[in-house]
Amino acid sequence: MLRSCTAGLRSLWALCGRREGAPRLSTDLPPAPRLFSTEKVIHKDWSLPNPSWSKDFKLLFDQFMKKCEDGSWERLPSYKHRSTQKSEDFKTYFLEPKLVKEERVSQVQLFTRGFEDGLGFEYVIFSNNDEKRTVCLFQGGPYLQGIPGFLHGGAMATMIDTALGSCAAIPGGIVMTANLNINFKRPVPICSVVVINSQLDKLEGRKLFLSCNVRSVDEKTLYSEATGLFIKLDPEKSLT
Ligand SMILES: CCCCCCCC/C=C\CCCCCCCC(=O)SCCNC(=O)CCNC(=O)[C@H](O)C(C)(C)COP(=O)(O)OP(=O)(O)OC[C@H]1O[C@@H](n2cnc3c(N)ncnc32)[C@H](O)[C@@H]1OP(=O)(O)O
Repeated sequence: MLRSCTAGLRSLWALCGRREGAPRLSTDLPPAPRLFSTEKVIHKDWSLPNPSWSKDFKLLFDQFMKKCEDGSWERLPSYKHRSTQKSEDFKTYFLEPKLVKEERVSQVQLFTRGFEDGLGFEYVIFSNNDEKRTVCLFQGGPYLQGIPGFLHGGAMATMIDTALGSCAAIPGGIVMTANLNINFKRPVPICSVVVINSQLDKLEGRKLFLSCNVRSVDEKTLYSEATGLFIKLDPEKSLT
């Protein structure tokens, strides 16, 4: 027991980037995880069930995992910090050395994965590459409240962007949102589970046109509809 606790703590510190035995001042903040260092960082996949997931959420998750068995669907893993290759891509494309200092770089993490279990964005995305579509199961936690009892529209927009972006990334690779239009039709109750169905409608050179709808699990309520334009980044062009 003690052994596994120690191992757990060691893993936690590894995640926080602190070398064992390193001196620490009482005024120090815990060191941030090191994204681009060569130190070993543990990559936990956050798109797997945790105890905060509701019964509906787990049920739907299981249904989609079944669909993955014949290979037509695939669960997309999700990491707080990008996998090594993706990190390299991001370094090339996104991190402007003039603007982002090394200490800050070490704190970089995915916006939607910055909350404790159940408090923020709980989601998993399944993709069907042949049909060029994805399904995102999303449970918005109590830290995402807007109007009392309901999800903040910006939180919903974030998830829609993430769902559409993931769908666009299947054929597009590294893409960025150029345009996002959302019609909010019904407010989404906090802690409820919604299903975001996204699809690629058109591919025109570097432009990917997508659309999605957000529905309740029983499909009776249409919460939102959205369209998005994503642009495949041109490696020859600077972003800034
Ligand atoms: C980040 C995605 C990573 C994906 C890969 C990871 C795998 C998946 C894993 C996890 C999924 C997570 C998913 C997260 C999703 C979050 C996404 C965001 O939050 S992105 C941040 C917000 N967006 C910006 O900050 C963009 C700011 N804008 C720009 O930087 C540029 O405008 C950019 C890169 C979008 C395009 O710039 P240019 O220079 O490359 O391209 P030009 O030549 O301007 O446009 C190309 C074509 O697109 C049209 N176009 C561009 N913007 C348009 C617009 N707003 N409306 C209509 N057309 C537009 C142009 O007219 C042109 O068309 P013609 O080729 O001439 O036909």
